[in-house]
Amino acid sequence: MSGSRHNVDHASDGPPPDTTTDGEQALTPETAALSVDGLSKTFGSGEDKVTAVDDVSFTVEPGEVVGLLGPNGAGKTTTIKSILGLVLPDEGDVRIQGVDVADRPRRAYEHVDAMLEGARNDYWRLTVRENLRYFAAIRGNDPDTLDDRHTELLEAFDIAEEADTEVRDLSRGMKQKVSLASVLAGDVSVAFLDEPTLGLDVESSLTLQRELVRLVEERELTLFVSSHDMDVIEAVCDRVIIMNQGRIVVDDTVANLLDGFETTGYRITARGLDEPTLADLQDRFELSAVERLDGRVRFEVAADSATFYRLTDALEAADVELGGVETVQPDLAEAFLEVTGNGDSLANGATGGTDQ
Ligand SMILES: Nc1ncnc2c1ncn2[C@@H]1O[C@H](COP(=O)(O)OP(=O)(O)OP(=O)(O)O)[C@@H](O)[C@H]1O
Repeated sequence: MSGSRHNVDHASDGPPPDTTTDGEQALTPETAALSVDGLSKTFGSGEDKVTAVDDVSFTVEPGEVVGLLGPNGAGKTTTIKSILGLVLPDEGDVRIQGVDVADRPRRAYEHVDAMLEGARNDYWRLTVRENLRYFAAIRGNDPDTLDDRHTELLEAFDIAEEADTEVRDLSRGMKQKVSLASVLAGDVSVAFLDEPTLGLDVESSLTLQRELVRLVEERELTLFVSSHDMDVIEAVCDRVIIMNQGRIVVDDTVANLLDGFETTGYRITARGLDEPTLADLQDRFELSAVERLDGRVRFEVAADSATFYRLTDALEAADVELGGVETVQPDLAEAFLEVTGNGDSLANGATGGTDQ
């Protein structure tokens, strides 16, 4: 078991949930959209042995949008491929909508689809709409009943005008959109999107982010999104799982993760700050990014509000004039760097007390 299951895993708590009542209820591997328990995968042997995934566990609620982040080689793809049955894990249980993927794979993957590594095997000689119909059909849906949905998807992703164009004649970005639309073309309730915005321009990426959010709400879709693009994760995901070296180092809501940093940083510009006073401050507070400007010193300080006031008192006592104070609000990209650079301490700090 991973030590970082902060969010929704109440699998071992008490009796089975009453699924007929609304509101908060315990999530179990049976009621979760996705449950991963003790997943491990090692490649190679001897000196070449690589532990790609090391005892990873998490649970995803129906309708939840989870972002999977991690530096290169963290184990994200291996985790997703293990969930999808494309890699055979050494250990661990995976259930999708309560069905064990090892025991009943056909049933487990019935409503699951995926776009891996930013691409998908769309049929380049078929038109855009034919691809959507094809992928709906192999999901077991009658494509004739899904015409409206397909039109809506094509409009949402801004490719309606290309509906009758063969995919091979489209630009890379358009192909990417077709891939995504074809994942959502059938009756899918759990979708895995690996780098969904890869190769898209900024505008297309924003359209796609907005439409994903809308589709998730409309269809109660459970989405698992892996991306190096933090803006996408921040815009689309409720929750983020950060992996490093095969393990989960953070599993929390995006809001909580960012809250863990809130007001922890100030950027201060001071006039009349001499070197001995600066040295004294450096001894007493966590200063960083110190810049000596023309007659001024600018620095950042990691501080809660009480520490911040002690610092400003110290500046006042030394007759230093405050030229400016800004709070430093980290975004997900900064949070991610902190977490993966300094895994354990931040994983605890940023997620502490957030168990639900
Ligand atoms: N088929 C394989 N054979 C040997 N080693 C592998 C294989 N697949 C993955 N690995 C290794 O397992 C580790 C995790 O790789 P994985 O691709 O899961 O990471 P990732 O987080 O998806 O990385 P990236 O962001 O670069 O795609 C890496 O060290 C990788 O080299």
